[in-house]
Amino acid sequence: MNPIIQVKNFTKKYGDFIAVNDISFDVEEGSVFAFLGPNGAGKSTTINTLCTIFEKTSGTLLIDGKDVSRQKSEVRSSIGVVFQDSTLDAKMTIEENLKMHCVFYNIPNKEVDERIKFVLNLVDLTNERKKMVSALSGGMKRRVEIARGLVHYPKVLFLDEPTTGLDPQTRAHIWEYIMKLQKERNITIFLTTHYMEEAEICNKIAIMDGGVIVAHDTPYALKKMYTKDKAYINTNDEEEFKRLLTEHQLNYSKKDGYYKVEAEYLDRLLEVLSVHKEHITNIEIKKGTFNDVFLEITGKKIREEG
Ligand SMILES: Nc1ncnc2c1ncn2[C@@H]1O[C@H](COP(=O)(O)OP(=O)(O)OP(=O)(O)O)[C@@H](O)[C@H]1O
Repeated sequence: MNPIIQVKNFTKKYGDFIAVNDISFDVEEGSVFAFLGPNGAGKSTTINTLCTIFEKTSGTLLIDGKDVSRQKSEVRSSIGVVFQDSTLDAKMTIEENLKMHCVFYNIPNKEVDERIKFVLNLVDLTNERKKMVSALSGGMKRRVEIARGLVHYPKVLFLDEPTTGLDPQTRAHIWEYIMKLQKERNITIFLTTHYMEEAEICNKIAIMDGGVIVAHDTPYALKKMYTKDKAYINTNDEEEFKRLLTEHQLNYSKKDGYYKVEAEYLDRLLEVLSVHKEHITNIEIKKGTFNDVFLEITGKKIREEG
C-alpha cells in the first residue's frame, strides 16, 4: 500500500476559530476516496490546503511525497482540480480551453495535440472539440472540466461535488469516467459528494464533522459498524406478537400497521417468526443504508440537493 496523500496533525485556524482540528489520514494511490461531512465540517478548508490554495496553521500535508506548503509547484503539477463552479472560458471552444491549460502548465508544444486527443477521448468529447463552451450542457461542461483537470497528467484528481446539479444519466456517465481513470490510469480520485449512493461505491470514506474526522473506513465496514438491518412485519395477532418480541428482548416499533423489528439478533428473531408463523401476513427485510451511517455518525442528515 502506497499512500499518495498523507495528512498528519493538520490544523487550520481562521483567527481564533479552529476550522480543522489536528486531523490525520492517508489516501492510498489508485483509490477513489470520498470526503464527506455536513456543512461547515472543514472539508473545503482541507481540500484547499491540499491543493496549495490555503496555508495550513500546523501539521504536515504531503502529496506524492511533496510538501504542500514548501513544494507548491511540484504539488500543483501532481494534482488536477475540478471545482464546483465552472472556471472554463465560455467564449472559447473546448479545444482552446484545453490548449490554454497546457500553456499554463508548460506542456511542451509537441505534446499538446496528443494530450488533448487523449483526454477528450477519455470523456467522450472528441467530436465536440470545436464547440464553444457557451453552447454546452451542464454535463458536457463538467466533462470538459474533468478533461482539463487531466491534461497535465496528474497523479491525483480532486473533484468537488462532480455530479451536483446533473441529471441521473449524466451522473452515471461521469462515474463511468471516474472509474475508468482509476482502473486504466491508476489515478487517485479525491472527491466530495452529498449523494450517499456515490460515496458507497468509493474504496474509502472519511467523514468530517466539527473540524475533526469522525469516521474513516471502507463503505462496507462503516455500514457494518453503524447500521442495523430491520424486519418489517405484519401480523393478524398483534397482542401475541408483541408478547413474543418482548419475551425475546427484541426492540420494535409500530408504524403504518407494520412492526419494525431490529434484525441484529437474528437467532431470536427467527425463533419468534417460527413460533408465530401462522399469524404473519407479510415480512420484508431492509438493509441499512449509507444515509443511516451518515446520520448515525454526525447526527445530521446529509444536505439534500436543492
Ligand atoms: N475564510 C474564513 N474565515 C473564517 N471562517 C471560515 C473561513 N472559511 C471557512 N470558515 C469556517 O470554517 C469552518 C469550516 O468551513 P469549510 O468551508 O471548510 O467547511 P465545509 O465542510 O467545506 O462546508 P460546506 O460543505 O458548506 O462547503 C466553517 O465553520 C466556516 O464557517
